This record gives sequence, structure tokens and C-alpha cells, in this order.
Amino acid sequence: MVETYDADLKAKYLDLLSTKYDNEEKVATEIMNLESILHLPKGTEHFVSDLHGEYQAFQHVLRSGSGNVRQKIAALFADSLTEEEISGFAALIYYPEEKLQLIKNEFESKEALDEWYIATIHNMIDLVAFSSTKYTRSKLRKALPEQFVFIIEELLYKTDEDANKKTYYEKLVNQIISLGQADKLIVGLSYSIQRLIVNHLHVVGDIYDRGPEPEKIMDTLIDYHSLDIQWGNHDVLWIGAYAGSKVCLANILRICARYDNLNIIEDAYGINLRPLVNLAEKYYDDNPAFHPKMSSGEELTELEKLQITKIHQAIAIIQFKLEAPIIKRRPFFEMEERLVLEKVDYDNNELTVYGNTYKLENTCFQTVDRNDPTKLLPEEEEVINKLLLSIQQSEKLKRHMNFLMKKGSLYLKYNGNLLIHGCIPVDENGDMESMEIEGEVYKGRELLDKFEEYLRHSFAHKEETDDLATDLVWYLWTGKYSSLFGKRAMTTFERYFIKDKASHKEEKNPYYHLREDVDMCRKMLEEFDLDPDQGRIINGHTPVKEIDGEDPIKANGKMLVIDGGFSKAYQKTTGIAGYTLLYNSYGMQLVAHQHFNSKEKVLMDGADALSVRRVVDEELERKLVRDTNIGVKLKEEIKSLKELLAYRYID
Ligand SMILES: O=P(O)(O)OC[C@H]1O[C@](O)(COP(=O)(O)O)[C@@H](O)[C@@H]1O
Ligand SMILES: [Mn+2]
Repeated sequence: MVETYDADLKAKYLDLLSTKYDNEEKVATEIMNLESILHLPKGTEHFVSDLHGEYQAFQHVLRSGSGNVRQKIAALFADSLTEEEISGFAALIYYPEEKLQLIKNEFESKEALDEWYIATIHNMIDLVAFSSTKYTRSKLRKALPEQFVFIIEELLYKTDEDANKKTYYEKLVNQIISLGQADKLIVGLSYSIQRLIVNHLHVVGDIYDRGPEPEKIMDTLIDYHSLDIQWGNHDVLWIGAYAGSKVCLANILRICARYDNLNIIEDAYGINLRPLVNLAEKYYDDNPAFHPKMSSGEELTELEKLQITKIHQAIAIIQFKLEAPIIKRRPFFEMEERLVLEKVDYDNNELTVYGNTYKLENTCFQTVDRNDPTKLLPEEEEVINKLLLSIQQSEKLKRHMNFLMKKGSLYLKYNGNLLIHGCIPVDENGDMESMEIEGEVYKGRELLDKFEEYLRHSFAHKEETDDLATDLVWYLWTGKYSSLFGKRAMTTFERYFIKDKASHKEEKNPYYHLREDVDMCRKMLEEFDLDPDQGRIINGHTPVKEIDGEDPIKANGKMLVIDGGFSKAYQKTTGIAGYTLLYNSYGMQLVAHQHFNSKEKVLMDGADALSVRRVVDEELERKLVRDTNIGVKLKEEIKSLKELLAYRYID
């Protein structure tokens, strides 16, 4: 029965396939094409994480391919260009529009400029050829600026250069210049080169929060040619807010207020904060614990600062109140200790948590009824409901969140590696920690799959605000067994109101010290059905403190921690601007970014020489497409095509 069904299905599939490949030659050509692709070297993967709204730094890393663009230029033009020229050329490729302006201003005669155009266009064509050796012609064509494909291909596939066609090629380039198309061609070629140098991008989580322009990062990612995303805890917080979780919403607003980024909400996403501002003005005053953190160079008037301080308090208190009913209705979240508002001794202004009693400072409990401390005032309730409505109606946010869902997942198995933002929750013995959800116990990979299933359910049901799926999205942000949080509890309340830093400590999951161990990493790879000899785990989330001698390469290279440290607020504690990772057919390279120069500085002296590389390993055998995820798919296609050939065309 099953067999006939399968055979039927197969025949239907092959019939469908034969509509695309409607003669024997077409099938044969495609098989040959795919077979040869399998033998090309694998494309370069680029890994970044913890972007935290730092659009400018991200742009630089993306455009420079973490130093890969410059490296290609240096390799190709080692004998013909000086270091300075190489840097200038690199800067032109990263920021072609701006750099072109700067360069053009330097020329005094048209002839000199034309000469520069000719040399530059030729160099760029050579670089395109050099950067595309791993690709098929058709893939290269897709990466070229559409309006110039014909011209570029003519120049790329030059034949007979010395004889008959020499003047033809010269004419072509001269024509481009005299018709005023040179700038457009250079800009187009620059973006093509950027695109050719990185085949696929992995964003290992935390696009949102702390930094000023996450929405611009999202727009860049939406336009990017090939990528995947592993959600970070901060991304999930935004997904949760959009999916109907009021407590997630309160959190994103609180973090925006804390980092003086409320314009992300108001200007970028068009959400009206007026109701929240009115509430804040009515109940709150200045409070040093709620002053916004500002990055250097930023200026606020006293009045602006005061207003943000008030909003910050208003939304923090709403957040603490909203947490309580969830903790109570979900005892299996094991979060009773976080019922902080109920634990406050309002007479003595003290809090007892985890067995210790602390004095509270800078409190702002004006809207807290000590007999029912977690009850929202009707106006607080109205504010959060209005905000939820308007956040769910933001077209731009909808677009960004849909994209996060489409390209994102909690973890990803890719070319034999495991990509995950936070951790795999384990206990001190290295056993997978289990969590009971609706009477079923899950652990390891199954637990993560379950989390993702609930998250997707919540996203599909935005009208539900208090169901288990929505509560679990918040759990992913802050829960003990969350693979994204990776800590035992979040001490936000203590950070605001208690001076004693001991109370701020957030204990990490044992994963974070056990991941130093090779066997533990092997075990985790096996948990995800990956080959422990070949695979590696690629993590974000925890800033690597190079300052204290911490190494991002752990467990003999089985574990790579690439928290980009893009977040300016965290660079003091890491001593570095962060790491990114490149994986080409020869192996993996970790790139340490000492600091991200401003775009202006890069434009002036092409300065990304500050990226230091450390090679994780040299693969013995060059990796080919056939060894990759895509290779597996291509092999399946080849198999089907061969079946089609036998079934339809060969008797
Ligand atoms: O430094 P901030 O912005 O107050 O945030 C601290 C909070 O951020 C977290 O570290 C989570 O953010 P990360 O994913 O960037 O680590 C919490 O554990 C902690 O409570
Ligand atoms: Mn994180």
C-alpha cells in the first residue's frame, strides 16, 4: 500500500519535473551543470553576532567582508599597487559613492581623471574575475549590476586581446567614460565585489537593543543576497512584543529608554509614545537610577533627560507588574523568586531575595498599591494596551518581524556546524537539563525544538496575549532553562534599586564553563546529530573579555565564541570591538576587530588594517560544494534528474 503510494507520488513528481526539462538534452545539460558545481570550492561564509543596533560598525564589517576584500586586493595587486593604493582601493569598494567624490575632488584635469577611470575600471574587472573563480558564470552574472552586464562580460571574457579586438576593448571603456557612466559602473562593480567576496552570511543573534539603529540593520539584511539568522534573546524580545506579549513590549521600551533610543520606537517604527509620556509626567520625577545611558558625544538637554528618566521609570514599573501574573499562572517556569514587587517590605524599604535582605534606594513605587503591588492602575493598563495595538500596526515592524521569522530559527545546523546564540542548557554534570511543559518533559535538542514551535505559534496568533505560547516567548528572554538567556535569573529589579552589587549577579548556566571541554562539545554536537570530528559550535551572546585573557577559541577549536562586542556600551569590559568569523574552502579564520573606525576615517585612509586574523585551522583538504548543505541538495536534484532521464527519455 505504502509502496504504491510512494511510486505514485514519485511518478507525479517526475511528470512535474519533465514540464521544466522537456527534452533529453535539457536534462543531460542540467545534470552536467550540477555535477560540475559540486566540484567547485565551497563559497565563503561570514559569521557575525551581537550587532545590537550598531549599524555603522556592521556596515563596515559587511562591506569589507571582515577584511576579506582588502586581502583579495592585496593578493592580486601585490606587485602593482603600494600599500596606500591598496587601502584607497579597498575604501573605494567599501563606500564607493563617498570615496568617488573624494577622489574626484583631487583631480585638476579631465585627462588625469579619465586615466584614473581607465585604470580603476580595469583593476575592478580583474578583481571581479579573481573573486569569482569559485562561481559559475550564471552565478556571477546575477551578482553584476544589471545595466552593465553586457559591458562587464565583454571585458571579463576578453579574447584576442593583443590583436584584432584591442581597440574594441579600449573603445568600450572610453565610451563608458565619455558617456558619463563611469561612476555608476564603479559603484555597481564595488557592490558586486562585496557580494562575490562573501557567499553567505550568518547572523548569530542579537540584532536589536542597546545601539541606535537596529531597523537599518534589518533593512540591510532584507536586501542581502544570502543569509540566515539565529535569534538572540533580544531579537526574541522584539518578536514577543510584536506577537502580543505585553511584558516583552514593556521590556523593549524600557531598554530603549535606558539607552536613550526611544526614537527607534517613535521615528523608525512610528509608534506614538504620547500616552506613556503623559503617564510618566503625571507620576514620576527625576531619579538617578533611571538616567539614560548615553554613548560618548551624545548630548541631551536637561529637559530631555528628565523626560526620558520619567518614561524609563513608568515602563519599568509596568514591566515588573506584568511579570507577576505570568509567574503565577506558570509555576513550571520556576520563577517565584522574581515576584519582587510582592517581596518588598514597603515599611522598611527593603527587599528579601534569595535569602538576603537589601536596603532599597531610588525607588519609584508611586503607582504601586502595597496591598496589591502588582495590580496595574487602569491608566497603566490603558497605556500598555494602546502601545501593543500601535506596535502591532506598525508596517515597518511587521516587515522586519516577518523577515526575522522567515530567515531565523533558534539554532541552525549548517555545513556540519551548530550555530546558536546562547547555549544548550546543561547541569553541572554536563547532562542536558530538562523542562516540563504541559506535562511533557523535554531536554537538549527536543527542548529547543519545542521552544521554537511555541514561538512560531505565538507569532501566528498575535491576538492571544496571555496564552502559554506568548508566555514562553518571554520565558526565552529570561527563563532558567532558556537556551537564549543562559542564566539562572535576571536581576533587573536589583540593578535599579539595590546598591550592593552582589545582588546584581546573574549566575550563568554551567554550559559556559563546560563548553571549554572538548568532550562536552562533542557530546553537544552529537545531540544535534552532527559529526563531532568535523563540526564546531558557533556561539554569540557572551562578550569575550580579551582584556582578562579570555580566548574566543575554546575546546581545541570545537567551540568558537564570536560575540561581536559591537555594542559600544560593552567595549570597556571586553577591551576589543569584537570578533567575526570567515569560513572559506581552506578553513576558518577568526577575525579580531580592535576597534571600528568611523566611516570618515576609513574613507580617508582605508583603515581596516586593524583587523587581526587568527587561523583556527588549515583544512587538509579543500572543501568543495559537494561537502556542504547545498551540495546535499544538489545531489538530490541530480538523483531526481537521472531518474527522470531513465523514466521519461531512455527506454
Ligand atoms: O547592561 P544592561 O543593558 O542593563 O543589560 C543587562 C541585562 O542584559 C543581559 O545581559 C542580556 O543581554 P545580553 O544578551 O546582551 O547579554 C541580561 O542578562 C542582563 O540582565
Ligand atoms: Mn544575547
